[in-house]
Amino acid sequence: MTVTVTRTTVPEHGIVRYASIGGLELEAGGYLPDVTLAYETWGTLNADGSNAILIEHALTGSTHVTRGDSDEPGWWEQLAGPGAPVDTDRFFVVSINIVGGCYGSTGPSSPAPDGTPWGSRFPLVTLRDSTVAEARLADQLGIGSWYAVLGGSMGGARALEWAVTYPERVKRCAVISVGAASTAEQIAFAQAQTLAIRQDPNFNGGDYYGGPFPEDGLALARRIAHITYRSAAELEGRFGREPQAPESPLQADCLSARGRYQVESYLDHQGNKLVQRFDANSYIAITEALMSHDVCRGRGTLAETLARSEARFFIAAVDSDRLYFPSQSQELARALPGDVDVHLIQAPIGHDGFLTEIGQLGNQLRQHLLP
Ligand SMILES: CC(=O)SCCNC(=O)CCNC(=O)[C@H](O)C(C)(C)COP(=O)(O)OP(=O)(O)OC[C@H]1O[C@@H](n2cnc3c(N)ncnc32)[C@H](O)[C@@H]1OP(=O)(O)O
Ligand SMILES: N[C@@H](CCO)C(=O)O
Repeated sequence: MTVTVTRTTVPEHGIVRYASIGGLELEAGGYLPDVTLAYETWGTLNADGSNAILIEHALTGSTHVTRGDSDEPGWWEQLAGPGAPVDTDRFFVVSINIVGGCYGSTGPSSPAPDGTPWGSRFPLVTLRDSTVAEARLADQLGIGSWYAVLGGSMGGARALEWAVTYPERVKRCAVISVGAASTAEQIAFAQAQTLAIRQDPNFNGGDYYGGPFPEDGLALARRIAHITYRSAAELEGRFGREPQAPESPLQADCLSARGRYQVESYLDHQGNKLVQRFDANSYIAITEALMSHDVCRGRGTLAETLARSEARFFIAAVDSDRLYFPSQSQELARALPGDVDVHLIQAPIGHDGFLTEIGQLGNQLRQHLLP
């Protein structure tokens, strides 16, 4: 359940369902009572529950992977659907909004036990906590083990956490565009983003619901993030040094009147777009959950940790990704038992290639999902 805030927190597209999964003791020490998980499903679960696939969304994604019975295209529209690599005629596909999110699951804008939004009181939730919550939803849906769990970026980190936390419940695991742990640089980029929000004068320590929304901070956070999602070559080829006509970056009698370069206008657009669809506290909560990503925490070396899993792994990376380097995927693959290749998605775009280069990814993934 969510409360009304200055931004919509529940998507109006898709057929979103809600499940109460009870209270959650959190890894970092907090407690979330009465957790709700929002989810969508496509296809039909077979009698023995053996055809279920979990698709985990990335940082600002929602449960809406593909359109299904709705009119709204999803964020992996070409990857999942009837006849697609994740074939909803064959598989029962589930996608769950992460705890802390703003697409229907319990998050900072949800009511705390006193009936007012959690806001600044929302506890630190790790990716591992979310996995525990999702396992309870799987129980409710009658899914003992997943045919596959897959995702890109934070979705891939969530998939990896599933395979190691519940070895007996994951038969195949696709970890795309993410490594075994958030690196120092990834944490550094993330901190700049969360600080941009926290330093917005409207943020009010996180208790801004009912008042002005910290949109400048959230938009700045998205700009920083978006630069890391694209490659230098893509930005150069697409925008170069072109001005955003009719604005002129080099004609101004004072700094505040300076016109923008195209790339600045593009980033402004990306920032403004996110502000229309995402809650600032959720952005912080989920970003900090991603900072916590370390599949080895409390489990030993990477090889020892991965040896717990019983899954067959599919590892992929975008060759031009400057946020989640292919070398991090290679490190993950090397530590897995057996010979596991890294499928390189060849695309100049950078990290976001896992969302845009569906042709390549789909062909590779289809093979992995064969019986
Ligand atoms: C309710 C929901 O939306 S659910 C959640 C959906 N989103 C997700 O799941 C998150 C994952 N998706 C994404 O991050 C992105 O959508 C991606 C990676 C798939 C695609 O990235 P995009 O940013 O859309 O593509 P791209 O970089 O080409 O940007 C296109 C936009 O930039 C705009 N743009 C391009 N050049 C300029 C410029 N010079 N100045 C201003 N805007 C510009 C385009 O007009 C276009 O605008 P639009 O998206 O409003 O139509
Ligand atoms: N652009 C994507 C990728 C993040 O890894 C998102 O916003 O979720």
